[in-house]
Amino acid sequence: MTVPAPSPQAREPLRPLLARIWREYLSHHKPAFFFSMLLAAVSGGLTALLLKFLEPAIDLLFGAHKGPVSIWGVVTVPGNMVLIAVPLFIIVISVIRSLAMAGQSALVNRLGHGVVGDIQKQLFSGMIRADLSRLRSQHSGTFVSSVLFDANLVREAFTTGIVNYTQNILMLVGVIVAMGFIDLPLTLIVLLGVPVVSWIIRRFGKKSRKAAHGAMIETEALSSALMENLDGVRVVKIENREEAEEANVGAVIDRRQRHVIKGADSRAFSGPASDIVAYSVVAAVMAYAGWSASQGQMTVGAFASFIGMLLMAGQSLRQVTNLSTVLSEGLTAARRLFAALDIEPEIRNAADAAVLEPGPVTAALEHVSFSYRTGEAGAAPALTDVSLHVAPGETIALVGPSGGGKSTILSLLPRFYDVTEGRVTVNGRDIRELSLSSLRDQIALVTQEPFLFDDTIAANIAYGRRGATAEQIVEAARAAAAHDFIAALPDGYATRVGEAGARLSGGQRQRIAIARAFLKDAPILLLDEATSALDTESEALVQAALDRLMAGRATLMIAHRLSTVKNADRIYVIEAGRVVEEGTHDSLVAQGGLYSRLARQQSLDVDPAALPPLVALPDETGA
Ligand SMILES: Nc1ncnc2c1ncn2[C@@H]1O[C@H](COP(=O)(O)OP(=O)(O)OP(=O)(O)O)[C@@H](O)[C@H]1O
Repeated sequence: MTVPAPSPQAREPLRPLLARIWREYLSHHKPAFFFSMLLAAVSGGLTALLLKFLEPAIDLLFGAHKGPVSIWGVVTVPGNMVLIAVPLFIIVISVIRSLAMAGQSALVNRLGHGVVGDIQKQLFSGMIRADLSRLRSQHSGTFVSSVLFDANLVREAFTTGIVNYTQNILMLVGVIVAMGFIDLPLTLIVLLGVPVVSWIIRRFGKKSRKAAHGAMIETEALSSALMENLDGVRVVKIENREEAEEANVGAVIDRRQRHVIKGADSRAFSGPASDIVAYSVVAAVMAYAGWSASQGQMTVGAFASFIGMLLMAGQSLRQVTNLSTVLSEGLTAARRLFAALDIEPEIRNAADAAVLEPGPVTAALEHVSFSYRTGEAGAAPALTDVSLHVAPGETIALVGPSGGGKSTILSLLPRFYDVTEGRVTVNGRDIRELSLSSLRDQIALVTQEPFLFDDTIAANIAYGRRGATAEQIVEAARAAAAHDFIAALPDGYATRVGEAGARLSGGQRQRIAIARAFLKDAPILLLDEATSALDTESEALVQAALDRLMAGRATLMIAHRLSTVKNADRIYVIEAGRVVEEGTHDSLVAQGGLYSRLARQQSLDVDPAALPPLVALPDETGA
């Protein structure tokens, strides 16, 4: 998944971003969200109440009471019950407060992880539907890091973060109001510290945003490096590059760590920085309160309660400062996620797309030109004015030097890419007018290195045909000459293939892929060097299976070994993106052009006298 890093200049304004997070993720969980806010408010309010209660509690406990006493004019307690009533009240309130806090945490966790799940599903669905050109242009590690890390940062910020933020802000407001009731001038002194703290919050927020951005880029690099090393582990081993790779990945880890530490530092320093302000305020309050008490204007209870509240306010402020860095990390992650999610695939169904009905198909490329990098000046087109066609029951072969454009031609039929000029048709209709799924339903693809999923052999064969019966799967495997080796496996068709088909030989994997194509029974068959990775024995088996598969279908095959294309109905010789020769094996050999030279290089049955002098192909010499 492309996660383009937003440049600091091109930042989306905050408000629409927050609105979108609300709309797309949180608004689906409104009741849970608001209830957790309510619980946050309750626990915040009760904390303020507990602290406010310190004032009468201390005054009552330290005073001598003969008659009944009134607490805030709300309850009246007999003098001899004060010692029981005060602690009891504290216990009851703190139990309710703790229940509210626990309920809030439980709700927020559910909410948060629900949001992560939603984001991860969206990201995956964006990836699996993305244009091939986009997926090819980025490393899969980028996608992995987005799904695993960015989504969690958004959760932390927008569920835990927002609810805790609200809770602490409410607590702050509650405590400040309560303080105001105890002593207004003292509270005003306290409020002088607020602008200083908000400056600290902003300053550290900026730092942590920068660190979060850097950490995300390096997390992406780390995922890419890990995946690359796993994919290329054989090359690493054979070239003895373990140490070099350790150093490379180590460097990425170090860079990432530096950013993570910077972010953690800004979190770690922002709290103590606000503490300094908070304790300076406490000191000022102490001085004022001492003076006020000496004037007989403040009781011990009021003073203790005020200091308790002040410390609580300091703690909440510290939390708010910390949360602001969590929020800024979440915002950075959300920006990247949205940038990735907002890319619409270019290859999609037309509004009035028609359905391609099953049945025999004639496919054609009509004056097709194609460039992988449209819009890039000077980029050479991969195909120029290519026309070819294949009718039901026919086999056409694409041959020619490497890089000529053969695979590109095959990619255009299932609309992995759209042509730049000309058109690709099936039964005379431009494929862009057909629904993608109905088009792809009619095409089977067998590649040089077939991809098998980490699932059972049966599931791999049935991958393209949901609901296939066991009999149909076995029948397809028989046709693909795969049944015998599958049946000989300890678990037969239920054998798990292992990651990327690692537990099967190349020929066996290829025959499973052919069985998959048999089962799909599509009228168009694309063979991309389906036998070239095999040894002679496997090739004979696979070739026989392919011959059976090709019968009656419109087949386009790419082959480097010309022996496999001798029987094709037409051979197209592709060089530098153009069809340079076209005909049957015999007619092309007789023409004495590129094909005949290739044939001679491959020692095919060609009369040397009929050939022009051998000219080295630029491609083969590497010139
Ligand atoms: N995803 C891609 N993005 C950009 N350019 C590409 C891409 N795939 C192929 N090309 C370029 O398009 C041209 C044709 O490549 P293509 O793979 O179709 O050739 P080919 O004839 O199949 O080669 P080979 O026989 O080696 O498989 C080459 O110049 C190649 O570099």
